[in-house]
Parts: sequence; C-alpha cells; structure tokens
Amino acid sequence: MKLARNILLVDDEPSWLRSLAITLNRLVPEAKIDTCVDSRQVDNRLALNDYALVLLDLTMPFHSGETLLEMIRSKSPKTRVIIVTGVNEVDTAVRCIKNGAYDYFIKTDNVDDLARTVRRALEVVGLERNYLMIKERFLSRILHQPQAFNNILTCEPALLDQFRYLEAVAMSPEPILISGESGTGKDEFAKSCHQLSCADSPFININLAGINTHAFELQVFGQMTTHDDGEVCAKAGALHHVKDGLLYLNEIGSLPLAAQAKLIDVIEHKQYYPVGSDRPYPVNCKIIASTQDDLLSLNRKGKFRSDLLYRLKSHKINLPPLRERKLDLSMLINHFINLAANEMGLAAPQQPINLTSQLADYDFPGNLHELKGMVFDGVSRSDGIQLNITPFMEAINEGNIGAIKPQDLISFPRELPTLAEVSQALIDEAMSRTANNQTAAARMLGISQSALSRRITKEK
Ligand SMILES: Nc1ncnc2c1ncn2[C@@H]1O[C@H](COP(=O)(O)OP(=O)(O)OP(=O)(O)O)[C@@H](O)[C@H]1O
Repeated sequence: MKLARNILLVDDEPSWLRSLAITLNRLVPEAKIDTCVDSRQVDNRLALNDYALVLLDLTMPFHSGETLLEMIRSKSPKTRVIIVTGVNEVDTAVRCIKNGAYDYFIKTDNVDDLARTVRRALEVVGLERNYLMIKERFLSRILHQPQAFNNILTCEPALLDQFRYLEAVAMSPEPILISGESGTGKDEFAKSCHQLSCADSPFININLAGINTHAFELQVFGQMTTHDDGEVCAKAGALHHVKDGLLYLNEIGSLPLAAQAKLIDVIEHKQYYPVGSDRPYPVNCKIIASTQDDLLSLNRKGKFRSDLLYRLKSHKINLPPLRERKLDLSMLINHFINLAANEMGLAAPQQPINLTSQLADYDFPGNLHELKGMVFDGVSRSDGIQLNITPFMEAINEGNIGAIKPQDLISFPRELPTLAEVSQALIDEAMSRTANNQTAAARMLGISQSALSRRITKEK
C-alpha cells in the first residue's frame, strides 16, 4: 500500500465534476482524482480501483447517492464517503452520517473547508490501512520477500526480527528512522526497504553531514529562477527526481535547525516549495532517515526539533554494533573474502579455523566497515590458500595497547623499594617532567598542589 490518495468524484453534472476535480487538484495536490458521471458505473469503478475516498452527489439518475453510500459501505468498508450535494436538508445529512458517511457538504459551502476535510479523510484512511497491514504482517512472523534482504547476512535473532519489522512497515506512508553506529548496515537496510516498497522507482541517498540550510533546500527542493526577461529556469531537486521512490537522508542529526523545520513541513503536508517558487509540489516518495547520533540527547541540547524527532520515530530500527553480533562474524568474514577475491581477481583464500575465537574480545569500533577493510587487506596479502591474518592481529594489538593500565608497564627490581622511596621517585620524576611546576606536577600525580607542596617540604 502507498499513501491513501485515490479519490473518485461522482456527480451527474459534468461541468461541476470538472471544476471540483480542478479545485481539489490545486488544493490537495497529493490526491489522485478520477471522475464518474454515471451512477451505474460506480460499482464497476470500485471493483477496478482501490479508492480511499468517494465524493458523492445525492440526487442522480439511476442510483441515488444514498443507495450508493450503502453499497460502498458494505462492499468497500475501507473506503470513506463524503456527500457533496445541493440538498441542504438536516434530516438527509443526519441520515447519511448515520449510514456511515464521513462528512456532508453543501455545494455552496466554502471549497477550502471541503479540501481540508478531504485531506483529513485521506490521512485517516491511510493510518487505518497502515495500522492493519503492520499488524497482519508483524503477527504472521514470516518474511514475505526474503530476497529483499539478500545483501544483509545474519543469523542473529535480533536482526532477523528487524527484517520482519522492516517488511511490515516498508509500505507505511510514515518515515522510518534507522539508528546505529557507523558501519552497522544502515545503508543496506535503507536499500532493502527500497526493494520492499518501490523497487522500480529511484533510490536517492543524500548525506547531510556538514550541509547548510540553503544547500539542503537546493539539493532537496530544487530552484526556480525568473530572469528579467520573464524566462523561468528550473533546477529540479531530489524530491522531483525521486518521484514515488525512496529518499534516504543519511546523518539526519547533522541537519541545521532551519532545515529541520523545512523537512517537517514536507513530512506533515506531503508537499514542498522549490527555492524561489510559491507553488507547492506534491511529495510522493517514501522517506528514510538514518543517524549515528542519539537524537533524543541532541533534542535535549536544543539541536534537534521535537516535532521532527517524534515524526521520524513513528517507525524505528536500531541496528546493533558488530561486537554484539559475534554469531555473524565467521559468515561475514567468508562473505567479504569472496567479495575481495572477486574484485581482485584472486582465488578465495580459506578463513583460518581459530580466527573468530582470536577476535572474540575485539570490539570492532568501525563495525562492518572495519571488518571489510581487514578482510580485503588480508586477501590482498594472502598466498591464495589461507587468509593472511596480519591486519586482524595488528588491530587486536592496537586495541590492547589502549586497554593497558599504567601499573602493567612498571617493572620492579628483585628487592622491592619502600613506599617512601617510590613516592619520592615519583615526585622527582613529575617535578623534572614539568620543569619544577608544582601545579602541573600535582595534576600529573593526581593530588592537590598543596598536598604536593607539603610532601616536598617534609622531604626537605
Ligand atoms: N549484514 C551484512 N551482511 C553483509 N554485508 C553487510 C552487512 N551489513 C553491512 N554490510 C556491508 O558493510 C559495509 C557497511 O555497511 P553500511 O554502509 O550499510 O553501514 P552504515 O551503518 O550505513 O555506515 P555509515 O554510518 O558509515 O554510513 C557495506 O559495505 C555493506 O555492504
């Protein structure tokens, strides 16, 4: 399911139908509008199309609006009906609402009010359908399109759960937020979502790290420039190019506050204005954002808007770091060995049997980026038979140096010095390293300057 936006206008007056379609196209640009002038065709049109909303006249030849209302409510209960009629009778209006109409408008009513109601009804239908679909899919616990996850190898139950969740929410009109450290597979998840929701449409990835508001607007919204001679030059942005595909906004935590306000407008109103234009254009794409930052803590520091945070969090995927996915290690190493060997035109070397146990305590701060780099390095240095493990050992050793405590580096003579001697030696060393600056020496030794001064005086 995409956004609920298909509307059928039913009225026996062709000129009214035409003008209503034009007005709604202008005021609710995200809607896709069909018209039907013959009440006998309504049943057929509903069977062929999945309409979110029907705007229905009451008095028509062949079938009255009230008969059609009853038929639509029983045959297409997920379709909402708004009565738009010249009949200004309270009794009729009450009867229609009781029989399931979403709202009732008189043709002379303000058309802006009608447009607002149409937009609200589309949102209600979208949310209802979305909720039902997520519930059905998530409860089934079966992956319907496992091929969408072909590039994400895992046997970790926590990640397999995320596959099911992504499949359930991929068609939702709400945005998805993917969070996780660098290299945990956020881009791969966004690509899987593209496969699941709109594989035949474009996938556009925009990295927001370091972007300013103007650059964001130009890149995402595009620009219209009117020259002095009246000629208009248009430079399309990502929202135009992506059409009904997927827009992936990478590093959303880096977006400046002013640009966040523009983005929330896009998500809320499903429309955007190119720079220099006051004409709204509809947004038809799916939006995924990703972050390495803790957006809640950025929000507390006033660097991330609450409204954007809560809209993005409607569907949230959190990817665990590689250090919490050690079950996957061996499989990922083999996968990257094959990738590397393929790319370098070499025979794929074997993974040493004990490699993963040697890596058991290594944290992989760079996650899969780091593992991939190590394996590629190991393949390029290998003899074609066994993977060269030098890059892994270098990383483990570098990691261990960081973990060494100062006391591990001290070596003692056979006969131990007294505490007083060690204390004096430490003070002398600190004073000599700091050119007799007591404040700096005290900081080095972890005591106050007055405490150091007392000790020095006592020694004298
Ligand atoms: N489960 C996986 N199986 C196989 N390859 C993977 C898996 N997850 C990620 N990769 C690969 O690891 C590398 C890093 O993944 P990816 O770029 O998706 O991470 P990221 O979280 O988006 O990183 P960054 O925050 O730096 O953009 C990529 O080459 C990707 O193809």
